[in-house]
Amino acid sequence: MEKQPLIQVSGLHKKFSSDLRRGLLHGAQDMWRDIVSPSRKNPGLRKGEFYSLRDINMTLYSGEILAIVGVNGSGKTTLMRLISGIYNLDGGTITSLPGLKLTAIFALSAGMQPLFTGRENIYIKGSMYGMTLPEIEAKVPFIESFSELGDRLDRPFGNYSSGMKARLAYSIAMATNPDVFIIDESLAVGDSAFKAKCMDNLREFVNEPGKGVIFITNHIRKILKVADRLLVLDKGSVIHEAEDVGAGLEFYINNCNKHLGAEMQKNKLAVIKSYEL
Ligand SMILES: Nc1ncnc2c1ncn2[C@@H]1O[C@H](COP(=O)(O)OP(=O)(O)OP(=O)(O)O)[C@@H](O)[C@H]1O
Repeated sequence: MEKQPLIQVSGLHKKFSSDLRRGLLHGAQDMWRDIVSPSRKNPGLRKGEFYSLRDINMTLYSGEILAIVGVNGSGKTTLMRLISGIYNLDGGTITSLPGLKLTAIFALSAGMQPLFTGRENIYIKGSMYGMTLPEIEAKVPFIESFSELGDRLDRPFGNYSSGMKARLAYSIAMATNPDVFIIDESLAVGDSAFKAKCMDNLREFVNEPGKGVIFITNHIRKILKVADRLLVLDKGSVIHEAEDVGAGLEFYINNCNKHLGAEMQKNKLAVIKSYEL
C-alpha cells in the first residue's frame, strides 16, 4: 500500500541574523515588504545573516516515527519550529494534509505557570493548545492516569522536578489528540520507566491511521527502539536519510561525531551493533 504523506517540506530555507539589532531591522524591512509587495521575493543573505537551514526536503508519512539527529546547532529545532508555524519561511514550501492537527513539545515549562498547580496548568496549557473547557475536562482523567503524578498533580508546578514536568507536558500534549506529534528532546529527562511507557505510547499512536511522529533526540538507544526512519542534519542541510535506522546512526556517528574522539565513537557504534544482534 502506498504511504500517505502527512507533511511535505520542499526546498526550505531559513536565515537568521547573528547581530540582534541588525536582525530587528531586517525583520521590520521584511514585514514592510510583505505588506506593500507580497509577491516580491525574499532577498538573499544580507549583512550579518546566515542560513540556519538550506534547501531542506523531507516528508513525514502516516504510520511512521521519523527521528532527526544532528549535532548542536545543526538546525533541528529551527526545522521543527518552521513545520509548527512558529517561524516564517525564507524560501521553499511546507505542505500538510488539509485539516492536519499538529502538537509539538519544545520546552517542558513553556506556557506553564510555576505558582499554579499541575492540575491548574492542565487547563492553562490545554487552552493554549486550542482545547475547549469541556475538551480539557474530558481529558483530565487521561492526564492523571498517564502522568502517574498522583497527589503531586495538586502541588505547584514550579516545585516539580524535570522528570515530573516531562510527565505532565507529555500527557497534556498527547491529550490534544494530534495527527502529528513533534517531540524535541523533551523526553530526555523522564525516568526510564516513563520513557519506556512513552515509547510504547508513540508506537500505539502511529498505528492509528493518519498519525505520524517526528522525534528529535541524540539518544541512540531511544532512536533504535522506536524510529522507523532517520534523517541526519548537518550545518543546516539534510546529509543522510535512512530506513535502516542502525545504518543511518552509524553514518551519523562516523561522519558528524568526530569531535567525540575515537573511544566514544567506538562505544556508540557498539551500542548500535548490540541492538542489531
Ligand atoms: N532566533 C534565532 N536567532 C539567531 N540565530 C538562531 C536563532 N535560532 C536558532 N539560531 C541559530 O540557528 C542554528 C541552528 O539552531 P537550532 O536551535 O535549530 O539547532 P539544533 O540542531 O536544534 O541545536 P541543539 O541540538 O543545540 O538544540 C544555530 O546556529 C543557532 O544559533
